[in-house]
Amino acid sequence: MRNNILAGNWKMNCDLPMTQELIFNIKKQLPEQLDCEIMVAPSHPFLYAAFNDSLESPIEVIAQNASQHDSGAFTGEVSIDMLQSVGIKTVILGHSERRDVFLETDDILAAKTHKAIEKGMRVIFCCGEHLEQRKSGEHFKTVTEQIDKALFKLTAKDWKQIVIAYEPVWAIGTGETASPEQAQEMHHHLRKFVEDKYGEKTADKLSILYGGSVKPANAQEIFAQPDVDGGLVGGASLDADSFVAIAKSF
Ligand SMILES: O=C(CO)COP(=O)(O)O
Repeated sequence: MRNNILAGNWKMNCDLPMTQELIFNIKKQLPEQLDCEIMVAPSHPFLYAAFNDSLESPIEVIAQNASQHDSGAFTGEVSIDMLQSVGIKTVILGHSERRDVFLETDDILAAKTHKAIEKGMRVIFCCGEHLEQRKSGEHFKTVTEQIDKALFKLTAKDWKQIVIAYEPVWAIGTGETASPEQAQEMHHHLRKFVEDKYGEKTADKLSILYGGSVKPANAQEIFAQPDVDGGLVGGASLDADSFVAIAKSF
C-alpha cells in the first residue's frame, strides 16, 4: 500500500568525522530485514562523503534543504542540481526551523517544492502547529493550510514524489511527544484532505511521518497507528543505538 519510512534529521550537528562514524555505526547495527526505508540527513558539506559511505547499505542519504533557484547569484544557497550531482534523491522542505528561524514563507516553500518535484526529487514536506494554535483549536486548519498553500499546484502524479511529515512544533526537541491518538487524529485528517483533493489512490499511497521527540521508548506505539507511516527523528537519530532501535519498532 505505502512505504514505512524512518528518516533522521541531523540538523546542524556533526562534523565530517562524526558524520562518517554515525553512518558507519548505523550500518553496522541495522538488521538485514527491515520493515522501513532508512534515510539520514547530514549537513550539506558532508553529503557526498555520506552518500559514498552508505553505498551498498539500506541507508539513503538525503538533504535538509535546497534552493528554489537553478543557479547563479544566490550566495550560500545549494541547488537541486548540485544535490543530485552528489547522488541525493530526496530533500526535506518546510521544516518548522526553516519557517520560524529562516522565515521561509508558504510561497518560498511552494517554489522550492515545485522545483524539487520538477527535477525528479522526492520531497519530505513538513508541517505542524505551534502550541498556541493547538490550544486554541486551530491545529487542523493551520496544518492543512501549510500543505495547501505550498502544494496546491501539484498534480496527483506529482504527489507520488511527496512524503508528508507532521511535526507539532511544541513536540520538537522538547521531550514532549504528541500522544499516539493525537498523531493518528492529525495524520487521518491529512490523509482525508489529500483524498478529497487528489483521490483515494493518491491518499492511500502517501506516507505520512510523525516527528517530535520520537525515541525508542515511544516509537512502537506511535508507528502502530494506522495512518502513521514512520518518523522524522531529530535528537534520537544522532545516536546509532537509539536510531537503530527506532528502526526496529515497525
Ligand atoms: O525536528 C525534528 C525532526 O525533523 C524532531 O526533532 P526531535 O526528534 O529532536 O524532537
